[in-house]
Amino acid sequence: MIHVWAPIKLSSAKSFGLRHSISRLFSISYFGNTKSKMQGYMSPRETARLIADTCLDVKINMEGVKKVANIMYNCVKNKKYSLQSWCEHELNPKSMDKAAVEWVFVADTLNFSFWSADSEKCFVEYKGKQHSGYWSLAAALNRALDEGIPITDPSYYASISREDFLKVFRSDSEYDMPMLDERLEVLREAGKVLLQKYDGSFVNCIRHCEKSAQRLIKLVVNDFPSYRDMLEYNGKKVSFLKRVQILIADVWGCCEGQSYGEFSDIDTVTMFADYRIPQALVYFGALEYSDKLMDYMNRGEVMKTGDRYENEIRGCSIWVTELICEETKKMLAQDESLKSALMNSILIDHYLWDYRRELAEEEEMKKIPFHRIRCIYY
Ligand SMILES: Nc1nc2c(c(CN[C@H]3C=C[C@H](O)[C@@H]3O)cn2[C@@H]2O[C@H](COP(=O)(O)O)[C@@H](O)[C@H]2O)c(=O)[nH]1
Repeated sequence: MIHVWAPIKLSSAKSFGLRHSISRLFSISYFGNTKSKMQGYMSPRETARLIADTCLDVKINMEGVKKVANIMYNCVKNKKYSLQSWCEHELNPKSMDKAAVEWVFVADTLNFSFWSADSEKCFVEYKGKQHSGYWSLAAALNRALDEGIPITDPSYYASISREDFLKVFRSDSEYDMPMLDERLEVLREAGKVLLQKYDGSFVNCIRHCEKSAQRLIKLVVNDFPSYRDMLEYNGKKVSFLKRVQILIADVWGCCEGQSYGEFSDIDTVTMFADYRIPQALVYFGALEYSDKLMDYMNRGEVMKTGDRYENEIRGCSIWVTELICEETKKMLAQDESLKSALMNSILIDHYLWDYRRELAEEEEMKKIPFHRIRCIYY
């Protein structure tokens, strides 16, 4: 098996981290791929436990864990947050069919790195509302579809021109969505794989996996290089797999756990290690940063893929969400009427993400820095 590294020429001087991410992206195995790309790598849950046990600048606070668990318990008790919440987002597709799954696949293939300086935000206007961050991506997809552009059809986006791509993801502010070059490459690559191997539909990837989320994770990591959110860390092969796990969670959510979204092992999916959930976890006191790390982040330093700080934040975020999930399940089990209620790390993640979004302008939340990094993995 020969690896051909075909790093793309980056449009401007980018950090090593980005070049590293892109070169990881284009390692192409020419003589087929008999061995799983994940072979020898720790799962995100094992990775999280290892990092939580060995980290230096991030701490888990069990008081905060119990606080969030109590919030999640009350969400279930008062029917405030559930699997149905996914479809309630105005920009998320509601058809629960193949078209919705294809939409989710494109959205999560491009679901990374939206942060920018507050004064340099990309906005996409859709149906009279301005959307920023991740929602600017969702709005751009819906705007394109309304304009008759088949942006969720792999036979279109596998060979989309740069001009057409930039039209689809055009900003309605003077600032572009970050990493447009990388998004174009990643989208074309994903479309080509779907055409070459899965008859042009992500639904066929799902069909290959017999309702197993873990099998689908392996299939996506094997065949779609941009999803390989994995690295060597302190001599260990670790994985966070943020985008492939959120892809599966969003298919689960958009189909409300039925049809294409039915996975027998969905509870094995961990929280998605992005740069927003850690803010919410610190806000609730479930995670604590050392003064040194807090100072570093408050200076707005940009991290590089693989930095110790980055991995400690991502690993502890996953692990503390697992602990929150366990605590929540214990509380539900003590309540006769709720003991069989659905609870998993996905619901906790989505709740915390939405909560952080809602409080984005609130002083207490704004005081908590997020870790800045440019990469295609989250
Ligand atoms: N852990 C986690 N990370 C998530 C999401 C989502 C969107 N999912 C929503 C859609 C339907 C569901 O109901 C979810 O609520 C985006 N991101 C990540 O956040 C970052 C962007 O943030 P901001 O700059 O504020 O827009 C970026 O890394 C992006 O990859 C999530 O759910 N969980």
